[in-house]
Amino acid sequence: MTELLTAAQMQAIEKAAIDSGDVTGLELMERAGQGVVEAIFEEWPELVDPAGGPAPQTPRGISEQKKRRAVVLCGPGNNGGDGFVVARLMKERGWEVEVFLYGDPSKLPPDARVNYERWCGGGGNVVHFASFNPWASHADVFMDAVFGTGLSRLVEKDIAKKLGEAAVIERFVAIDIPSGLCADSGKNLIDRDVETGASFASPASHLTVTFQYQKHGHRIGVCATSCGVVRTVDIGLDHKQAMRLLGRPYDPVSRRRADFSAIVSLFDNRTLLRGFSTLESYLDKAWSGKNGNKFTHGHALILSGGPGKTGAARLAARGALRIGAGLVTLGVPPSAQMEVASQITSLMLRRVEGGEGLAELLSDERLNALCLGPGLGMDRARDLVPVALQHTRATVLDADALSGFADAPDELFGMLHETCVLTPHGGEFARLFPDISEKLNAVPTKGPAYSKVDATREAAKRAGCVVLFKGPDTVIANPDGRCSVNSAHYERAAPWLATAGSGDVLAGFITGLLARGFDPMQAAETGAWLHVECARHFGPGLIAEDLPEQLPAVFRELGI
Ligand SMILES: NC(=O)C1=CN([C@@H]2O[C@H](COP(=O)(O)OP(=O)(O)OC[C@H]3O[C@@H](n4cnc5c(N)ncnc54)[C@H](O)[C@@H]3O)[C@@H](O)[C@H]2O)[C@@H](O)CC1
Ligand SMILES: Nc1ncnc2c1ncn2[C@@H]1O[C@H](COP(=O)(O)OP(=O)(O)O)[C@@H](O)[C@H]1O
Ligand SMILES: [K+]
Repeated sequence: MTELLTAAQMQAIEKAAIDSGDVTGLELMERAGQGVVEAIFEEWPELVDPAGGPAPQTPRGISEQKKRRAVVLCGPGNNGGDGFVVARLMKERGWEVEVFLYGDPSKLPPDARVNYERWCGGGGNVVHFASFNPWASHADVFMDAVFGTGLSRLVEKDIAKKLGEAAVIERFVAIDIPSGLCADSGKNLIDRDVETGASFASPASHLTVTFQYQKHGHRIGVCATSCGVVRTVDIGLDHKQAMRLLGRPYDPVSRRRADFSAIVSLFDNRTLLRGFSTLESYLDKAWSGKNGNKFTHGHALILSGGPGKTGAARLAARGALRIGAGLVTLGVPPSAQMEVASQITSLMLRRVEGGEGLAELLSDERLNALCLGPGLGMDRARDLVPVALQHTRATVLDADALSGFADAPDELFGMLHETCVLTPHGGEFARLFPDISEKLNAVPTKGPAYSKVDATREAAKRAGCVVLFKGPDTVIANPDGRCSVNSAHYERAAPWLATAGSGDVLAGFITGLLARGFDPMQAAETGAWLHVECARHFGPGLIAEDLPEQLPAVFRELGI
């Protein structure tokens, strides 16, 4: 897994490494600057030659070599210090470098001050930021080292405006994080226009180079769509020590790190494959025909709504079946029986009129995973959800099963148990957790701002079960503190996943994995990750029906 840290966690690790005497702050800063320079040349190999190729022919026909040029925008903290290192290293490579400083050099923190002096001592010039005019400034690369993880107040709009304008023009590199964005929440911390109240566009870079660990902001909020490409460079901090410090001790018996953790993880294919070794063992046992039969693969029950509303449940059912549930039954009201029967083949169908009918069906203990919500209808949700929850089967609640309790969320929380998974999108989340949603959506006035990670964790604690808060930055939290982000950004971007019914398929994926015996957190994480993989596998033009059909190929590519 890949750890995502908060600014405070990163600062704590750096401080501990420095306090231990293993490394100095200056060395870390040097490595950070070095890492930025290397990342730039990896991203744009054409920049490696400092001469920059022949300049346009002069009137006499003699071509002149033109030097490459960098503009480095430094701020008042250690992020600015990184900028001075980069400026020096680029100059040493033969580049022409111009530095603008926002802030008073005499107030720079010690390491940044040393690098400021090294830059000046080497003949470098520093111009006040006020003189920076992005439109008059030509450069092959602009470096944004104005604010990093220490951003604590709203950024003046004049600075933000200039950064935004520079970013439009050339290769724009954010050091650590685009200045003005909060490393914890990924929110825009740029001052509003006092007259209109409008916020300024957040700064956007083509390349963001961060150090050792990505921060939450690189994967959530507007920041995740503003970093361009993110490169994480190693600055030599000891990983084991860092994890120990942050409360994820290594367990020598299980040879795994404790799961109870303040650390958020970025769900990735390594995590998935570890989880899938569980499923793989099922597959080995069952699909090779040794021990398994369809009942050992679990039996999922998806409750459908009435006539004209059955599509959502059918999508979920198809998802549950494709992901590996042995049997999937659709529970339909009698009025929709014909409609559903004419549409399905490998799925089974049972009549479920109301709560009593559901209770009777659930007397069959083999039904081990339930899904309620997609297309269910509010009244039917209010009727069926309490019965489903009384039977304490692994249960996914989505859509109407969440919105149906908008007037009485506590009533729902009182019934939930620890094998439930709630899968709200932003609107459903606001209906169930209005106070949390309000905090999340409030315009921030300082950093670090309350984040989607904070909100999902708080919601999971309150609900007492796993909450998966959807979006391109899907956050999944367990009441025990585990939390991960399923990020559909950068190389995993799949904006075409925002299509009607794709959430229903996700609910089905999770239900199918629960039927297979995944624990709720693992089912939610794995389902969400595969959901994005399916979207990426299909590409633009995707409709929800296509998603489950990608699973066989995605499994094959993963070697599962
Ligand atoms: N601590 C370390 O040893 C290392 C730090 N590194 C760099 O240091 C950065 C963190 O440095 P800092 O903690 O000094 O923080 P920053 O450099 O991000 O910014 C903090 C400074 O900006 C000021 N400030 C905050 N918000 C402001 C606003 N809205 N308007 C005007 N001024 C504002 C603060 O008063 C403070 O002076 C990281 O992002 C990274 O780039 C790297 O060099 C790696 C090593
Ligand atoms: N920009 C995006 N990139 C990737 N995934 C997205 C994006 N926007 C939404 N999604 C995903 O698409 C799905 C939409 O689900 P939902 O909002 O419940 O829609 P529906 O109710 O139509 O099924 C969720 O899994 C969500 O995480
Ligand atoms: K920055």
